[in-house]
Amino acid sequence: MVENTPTPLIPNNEILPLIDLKGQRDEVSKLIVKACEDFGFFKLINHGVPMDVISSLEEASFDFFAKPSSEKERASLCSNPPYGYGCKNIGLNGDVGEVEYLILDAKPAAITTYPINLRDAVSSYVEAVRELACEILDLMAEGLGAQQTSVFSSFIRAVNSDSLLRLNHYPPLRDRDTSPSTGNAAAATASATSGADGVCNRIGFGEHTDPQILTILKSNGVGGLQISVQDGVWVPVSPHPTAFFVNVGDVLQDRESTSFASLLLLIMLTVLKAMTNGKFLSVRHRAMVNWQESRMSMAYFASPSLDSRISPLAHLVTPNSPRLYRSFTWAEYKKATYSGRLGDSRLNLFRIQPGDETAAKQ
Ligand SMILES: O=C(O)CCC(=O)C(=O)O
Ligand SMILES: [Fe+2]
Repeated sequence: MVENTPTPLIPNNEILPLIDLKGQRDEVSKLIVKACEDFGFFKLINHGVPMDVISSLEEASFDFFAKPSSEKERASLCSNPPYGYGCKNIGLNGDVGEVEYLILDAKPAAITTYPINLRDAVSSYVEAVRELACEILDLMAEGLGAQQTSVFSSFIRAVNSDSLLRLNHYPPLRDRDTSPSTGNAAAATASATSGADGVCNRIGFGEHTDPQILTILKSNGVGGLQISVQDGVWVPVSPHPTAFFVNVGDVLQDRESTSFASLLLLIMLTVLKAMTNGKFLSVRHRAMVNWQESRMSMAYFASPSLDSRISPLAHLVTPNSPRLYRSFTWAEYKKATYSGRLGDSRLNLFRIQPGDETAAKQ
């Protein structure tokens, strides 16, 4: 049984930054840094990832999740944890949600057991989104005044980068049996509490931060994602109304408007918090279930290789901004992530304690 979290909600997401990647480079890099400092989160448009690459993966993912459970489980039998298909159980430590998911290694050669349309779609998508992730990371480095602009993106470009792709499918609650005779009270309550956009008060993917360097997340335009801007206050992330209009031609209106929603990329950062010595925030977020529509989210998690050592950029550590986290390898951080619960704050495990001179110098 998934518990609801009764927390205050800000009714719209106008406060969330929307950044146009085609803007003037200096300006874009400043906006990105500001968004990462203020929210750890922004939406990005005009990013250059081809539409057909996005829609092919979305279609292939829907096809995959429409298969019988036995087939989905069989397809991922050769995968080692955390890769493969999962339903409701998130991680290994008792977290559950109203979601089914598929976790894939972002190295295309690693996904040989999946249907061919999914494999092809994943490899084109990953290639395009990795380039985008590198571009964003270079802009961040520029905005932070780093001497080497590839200081972050070189982690992702490494051949043995541990990046992964996670496909999350949230079936609509109304598809469940709600007849009074079988008495599905939970679904009936969810129907009663859903808003005009169909998002209801049932948790699909519980509150957490993403452990990797940066997440590029794309949803199919159905609401559900929420981010926490202050402790306990949640902001729903819905498609930006103006952006929707900008890209809509009269003839293609319906098709294009749905696709455009998928072009809002949501960037979330955690390890960058350590690399920026706490200057960037890592955003807490969660996904709610929709009452009427299937929601799909496709999250690319840009990660370093397992042996990469994470430490802050030297110029961000100053007498006024002393070092916050000891250095750690991505393998150490990943282990801490998988041994905890979804909502745990893992970066604190690496926080330098007062008087710990050795850690502060590592
Ligand atoms: O489905 C979403 O919008 C969020 C998914 C998510 O946070 C994740 O996969 O880490
Ligand atoms: Fe997440």
